[in-house]
Amino acid sequence: MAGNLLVSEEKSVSKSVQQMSIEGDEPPSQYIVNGNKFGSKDCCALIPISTIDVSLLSSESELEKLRSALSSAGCFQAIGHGMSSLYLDEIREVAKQFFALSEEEKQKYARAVNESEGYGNDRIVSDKQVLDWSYRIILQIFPEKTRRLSLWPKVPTGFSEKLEEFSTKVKSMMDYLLRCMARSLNLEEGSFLDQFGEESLMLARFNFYPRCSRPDLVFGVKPHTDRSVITVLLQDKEVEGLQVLIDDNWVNVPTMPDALVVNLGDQMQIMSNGVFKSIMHRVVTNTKKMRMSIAIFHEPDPKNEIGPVEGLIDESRPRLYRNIKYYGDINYKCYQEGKIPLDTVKIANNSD
Ligand SMILES: O=C(O)CCC(=O)C(=O)O
Ligand SMILES: [Fe+2]
Repeated sequence: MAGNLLVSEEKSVSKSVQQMSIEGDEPPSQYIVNGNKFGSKDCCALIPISTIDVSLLSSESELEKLRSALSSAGCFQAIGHGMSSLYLDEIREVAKQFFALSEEEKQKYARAVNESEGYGNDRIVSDKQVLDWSYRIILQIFPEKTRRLSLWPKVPTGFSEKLEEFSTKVKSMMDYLLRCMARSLNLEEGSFLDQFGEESLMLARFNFYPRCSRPDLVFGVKPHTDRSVITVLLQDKEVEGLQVLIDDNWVNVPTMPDALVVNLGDQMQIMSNGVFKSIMHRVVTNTKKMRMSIAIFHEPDPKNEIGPVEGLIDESRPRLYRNIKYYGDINYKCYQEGKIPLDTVKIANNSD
């Protein structure tokens, strides 16, 4: 879909997803997925998603399971991560309480026009954009000095403390996983982590998917890969909706109350020279139940140059990607233009 008309000024819709779901409206054309543009809505139940016990990753067999899951699918359900199900419920609860506030209250944290941080709906950047049936609050957590605390909800009380605590725990789990990933490929432990630099970015995205009268026509989130190196996702405890693309089949990621879903993003595919996969995923909605999720994204300091680890480049696996800085900006620009971001950093001729 090259040739999209780009608009510099953000556009608005006449009625928000929030209003439409309350009033039971059918999704208007801007939300409707035309034909096969994003692939089939069918979902295959037969391919299982790997479960990895993080506490066992010092063993060779669990490490091999990790390597295999990440090189075939790019995702897994993490258990044994040290966060109890009671604790994960508390995190879900503050998010739920925030979304249950009145619209007027939530609007106090509204994102500004042409910005992504804060509460709101899709930022509309192109006339041809298909909009997602969801709304969200996005908050940058690290580096600490970049926090825009005026956008951090004051209600429910404890939201900020819980978010800070949860993301710090998730960050140490991610750092540990990044070391394990390097070990699983017989690399120095810091091969991936050292590319993050002093000021790595961590962003939280609280997603809310209201009921939809025609889930067959829309997506909660359209198919995409994350721009991060690694994403950790706390899924809704009961309501499914996340699907991942494995071997050209859309596969449901089942809800597991104690598990955190780990998805690899584009920057890991670059750093691992294509050995580990950035997982394509999407979210479907339903007529009966709202769904919620909390995604934590971790990526290198954008000023840092990242690229394929030397130990993963050889004659049988030539360098697939060039070294780059500011991948987030590249990713966003491609998204606007309907291009696949990873394609733009790929080396066309693999002979060097
Ligand atoms: O809601 C989910 O399960 C996934 C959300 C997601 O993919 C994202 O926020 O990037
Ligand atoms: Fe995602």
